[in-house]
Amino acid sequence: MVLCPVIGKLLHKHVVLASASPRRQEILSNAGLRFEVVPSRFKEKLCKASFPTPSAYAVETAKQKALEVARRMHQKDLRAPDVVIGADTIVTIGGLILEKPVDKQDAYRMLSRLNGKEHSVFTGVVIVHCSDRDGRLHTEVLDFYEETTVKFSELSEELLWEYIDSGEPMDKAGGYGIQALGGMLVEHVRGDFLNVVGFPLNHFCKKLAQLYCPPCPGDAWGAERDSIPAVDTFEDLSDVEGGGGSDPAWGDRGSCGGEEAGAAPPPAPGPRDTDLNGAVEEKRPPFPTGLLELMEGFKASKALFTACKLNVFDVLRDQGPLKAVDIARKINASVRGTGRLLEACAALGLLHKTDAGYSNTEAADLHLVSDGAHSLHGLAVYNDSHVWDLFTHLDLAARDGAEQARGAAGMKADRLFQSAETTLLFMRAMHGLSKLTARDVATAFDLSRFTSACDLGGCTGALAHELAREYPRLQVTVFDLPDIIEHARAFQPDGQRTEHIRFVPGDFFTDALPRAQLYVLSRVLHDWPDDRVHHLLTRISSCCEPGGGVLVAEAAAMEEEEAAAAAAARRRGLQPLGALLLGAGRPRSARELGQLLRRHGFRDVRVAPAGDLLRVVLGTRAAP
Ligand SMILES: Cc1cn([C@@H]2O[C@H](COP(=O)(O)OP(=O)(O)OP(=O)(O)O)[C@@H](O)[C@H]2O)c(=O)[nH]c1=O
Repeated sequence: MVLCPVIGKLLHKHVVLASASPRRQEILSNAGLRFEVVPSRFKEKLCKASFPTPSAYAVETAKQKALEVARRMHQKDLRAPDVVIGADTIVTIGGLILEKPVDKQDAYRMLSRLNGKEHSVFTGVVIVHCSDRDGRLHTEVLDFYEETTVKFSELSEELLWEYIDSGEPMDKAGGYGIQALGGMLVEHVRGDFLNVVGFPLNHFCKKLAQLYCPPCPGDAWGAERDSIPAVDTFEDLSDVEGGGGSDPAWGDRGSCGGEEAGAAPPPAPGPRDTDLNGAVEEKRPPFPTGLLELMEGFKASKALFTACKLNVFDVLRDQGPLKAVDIARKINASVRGTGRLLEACAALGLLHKTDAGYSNTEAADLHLVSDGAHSLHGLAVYNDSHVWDLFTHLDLAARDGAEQARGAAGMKADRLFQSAETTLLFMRAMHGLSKLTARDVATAFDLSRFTSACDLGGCTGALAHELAREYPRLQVTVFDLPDIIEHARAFQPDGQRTEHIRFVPGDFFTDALPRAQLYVLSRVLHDWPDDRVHHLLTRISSCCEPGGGVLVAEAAAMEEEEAAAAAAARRRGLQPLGALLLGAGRPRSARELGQLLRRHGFRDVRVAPAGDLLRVVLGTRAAP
C-alpha cells in the first residue's frame, strides 16, 4: 500500500500513544499505526499566561504528557517504549484558551462564547524518541502544532442546552465534538479537519517523512522538505533506517528533553552496523507489538466484563465522577481491587480519570451501562459467564470436538438453555446486539412492498420492532423456541406499538412456519451446518408464495472488501472457533448466501451492507 511506508517506519518500534483520547487512538490506528495506549497522568495545569502563544501552550502540554509516560515506563522498566506520541488540543477565541469543560455550566459558557463566531483549534504534537543510556532515560523530542479555524452558526439557547444535555461536550476541548453531533453546530472549517478532532494526521506524516527520510541528492529541499514525499520516494524509505548515518532532519528539528537530553539520532542501527566505537551491533528484530497485544488481549476483555458485572459504569453514569474509594463502597468491593480495576478501565479508554475522580467515557455511557437504548451490558455479561468458560476449553474442542468442551464447561449438549437464568442471559446479549444492528438490517432494502413478515429466530423482537416502525403496513411475527418466547415479554419497549407484532413459539426445523410474504433470518444461518441450512431454506421456500421474499443478515463480508476490512476480518476470523464451541455452524460469505438462496428457488438476489457488521441478502421467490 503506497501510504504505508511513512507510518511503516514506526512498525518495528514499540510505539506508545500517551493519550486517553479515543479519537486520537482511532485516527492513528485507522492510519495503520500499531501502538500501545498509556494515558498520561500529567495534569494539564501549566500557567497559560506564561506562554507567548496558545500553540506554545498546547505543544508544551503535549510534551509534558508524553515525557511523563516515557519516564514512568522507563522507571517501571516494563516494555520501555522506543517512541512516545503525545498531543494536546485546545480551542482559542479572543485570546482565551478553552480546554475540556468541567461541568455543564462550563460547557455552556464555552459554547456561548463560540456561538456565531470563528475560532481556532490548535493541536500540539510531540514525538519523543527514547533510549536507555546506562540505565538512564535519554529522550529526543520533536514537536509541532497545527491550526484549524472553525466557524459556528448562530445557535439558539435551546439548541445549546440540548447539545450539552447529550453529554457529548464533556470530554472535548471547547465543549464540542465536530466529528459527531457537534458537526451540526459548524458552518465551515478551514484547515485540517482531523486536527480539530484531536490529531493532525497529515502534518504528523510529514514529520515522520522528515525524520526518517534522508535528503535525496540534488533535492533542493533537503532536510527542510515539508511535504509528504512522492510515492516512489516513500518506497525508497524502506531501507533508509539501515543506513546507520545520523538523521539530519532529526538534528535540525529535534529539541532536547530536559535531564534526559542528548544528541544522538533516534533511529536504530542497520543490519550489522558499526557504531562510533567500532562495535558491531546486530539488527534487532521488529518489535512484536501485534503478538503481545494478542497475548494480553484477554486481560482487556476480562477487565471490561468485570467492570460491567460489578456495575461500575452504572454507578458512574448516575453519580460520577467518583473517587475509587467511593466506587468501591457503592459496588461493595475492596478499595485496592476496585482501584486496580478502575486504573485498567481508564488505560483501556473506558473511563476518564481526572482530579474529581473517575467518570464514564461516551462509549461507556452509551454501551456499558446495564440499561439504555444502546446497552451492550448483556453481551459483556454473557461473554464473561458463558462464552469465557467455553473458550477456556478450546484445546479440548480442537482435539475432540465441541461436545467435550461443552461437557467440560458444564453444558449438556442436548439442551441449549439449562435454566431460565441462562435463557435470559443469552436473550440479553442478543437483544443488545440486535438493537445495535436492527435499523441497518431493516433499511438495507426497501421492504415496503411486503405486508407480512416472519422473523425466524427473532428472539426478543428487537428487529421486529424496527421493521414495524420502518414499515407501518407490516405485520411481523417473531418465531422462536418456546423457552425464548416465554421470556420475550420482558424485553418489549414501553410505549412502542406492539399490535403489529406477535410472538409465536416453535422450532423452525420441525414446526409449521407461520405464513408470511417475507421470511427473515437475521444472524441465524451461521449457527447451523450446511445440511440444516438446506433443510431450513427448503421449508421456507415451500411456504413462500411467488413474489414473496427471504432476507438473510449475516456477519459476512463482500469478498472484494475482505482485505480492506481488517478489524471485521479479525472478528470473522474468530467465528469458526465460536462455531466449534457453540455449535456446528460456520460463517458464510455474502456470495455463498446468494448462491444458497438461488438454489432454493429465489431470484433477483441482491446484497447490501447493513452498518459495519452485517451484510444483508434479499431474494424474491420465483414461480415454481
Ligand atoms: C475540538 C474537539 C476536540 N475533541 C477532543 O477533545 C479532547 C481534547 O483534550 P486533550 O486534553 O487534548 O486530550 P484528552 O482527551 O484529555 O486525552 P489526553 O491526551 O490523555 O490528555 C481530545 O480528546 C479531542 O479528541 C474532539 O473529540 N472533537 C472536537 O471537535
